[in-house]
Amino acid sequence: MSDLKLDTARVLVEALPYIRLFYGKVVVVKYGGHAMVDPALKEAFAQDIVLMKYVGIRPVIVHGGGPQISEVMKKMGLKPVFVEGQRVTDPETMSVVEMVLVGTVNKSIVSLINRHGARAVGLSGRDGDLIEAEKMQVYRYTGEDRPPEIIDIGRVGKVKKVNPEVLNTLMEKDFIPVIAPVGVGPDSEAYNINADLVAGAVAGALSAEKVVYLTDVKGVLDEEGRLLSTITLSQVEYLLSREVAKGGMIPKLKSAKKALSAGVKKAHVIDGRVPHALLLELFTDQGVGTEIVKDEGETI
Ligand SMILES: Nc1ncnc2c1ncn2[C@@H]1O[C@H](COP(=O)(O)OP(=O)(O)O)[C@@H](O)[C@H]1O
Ligand SMILES: CC(=O)N[C@@H](CCC(=O)OP(=O)(O)O)C(=O)O
Repeated sequence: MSDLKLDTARVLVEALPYIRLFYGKVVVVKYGGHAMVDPALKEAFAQDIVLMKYVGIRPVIVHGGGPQISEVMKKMGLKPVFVEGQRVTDPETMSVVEMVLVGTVNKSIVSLINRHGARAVGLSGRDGDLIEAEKMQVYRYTGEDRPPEIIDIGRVGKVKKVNPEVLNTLMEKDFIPVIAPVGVGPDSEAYNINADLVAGAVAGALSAEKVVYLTDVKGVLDEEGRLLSTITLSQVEYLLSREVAKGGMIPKLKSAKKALSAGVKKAHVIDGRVPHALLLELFTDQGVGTEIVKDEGETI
């Protein structure tokens, strides 16, 4: 027998314990806007999701689309503005956000997965009241002994509550839910929510086995830019408070913290630029990227 065939067999055998471990479990995958630009990587992503489904995992996708929203805004003569990593969202911007995320990005991911042989269904947080949102307040430090300044960034929300019934119904029938991060506010109005925050909240509400953030870096990096393979929640606190984690890494770590506190076993930040990063993380001994776990003995 050729070495190549034996290697293939070895790979499958290495995957076996993981397939057994994750059988029937929910894995929430955050698919970032930066990770979805290259056509070959998009194909590899869809293959990974379909393979996960066929070995008995229940994948749930939460997607972003920040770069795609900004591109359409610029074409329309609107200027994208961010405060603390959150897009300032006036009513006009909200229409573009919803149009791009729900109308374009969501549907293209659904088609991509369906073309690879599974059945995906696209939803936004407004469907089935899936994601109840409340307005996010952003504060700016104005100096010692002075009250922080409240900055109004418009229709930006945070997750108040996830109603996962619609997801459970879809998964019961073997559909893969694909969620756009738009929430519904108290008066039925739409809110723009960072997709990382939605992924962590959905994972928590589904008591997922894992939440995996696919992004455009190797994983979580330390002060010197070295990859941190495993970090605990106290290290997450350190990285946030010392501002080692900045910009787009902040909502990922905050979301991972919430997910683990809600009972999710592990969170992973992995490199979406690597083909089949998801399969490598889930089904190989060494994994890729950063895994985030609770501290030893912690029972939260
Ligand atoms: N400590 C850190 N480790 C890794 N990435 C970091 C860190 N601090 C900030 N970042 C930034 O976070 C970015 C990932 O977040 P983001 O741009 O929102 O990606 P996505 O669109 O995939 O969600 C990286 O490209 C990197 O510039
Ligand atoms: C409030 C807020 O900033 N929402 C994000 C939603 C999309 C997103 O999170 O996309 P990525 O994961 O690709 O960054 C935005 O408008 O860009």
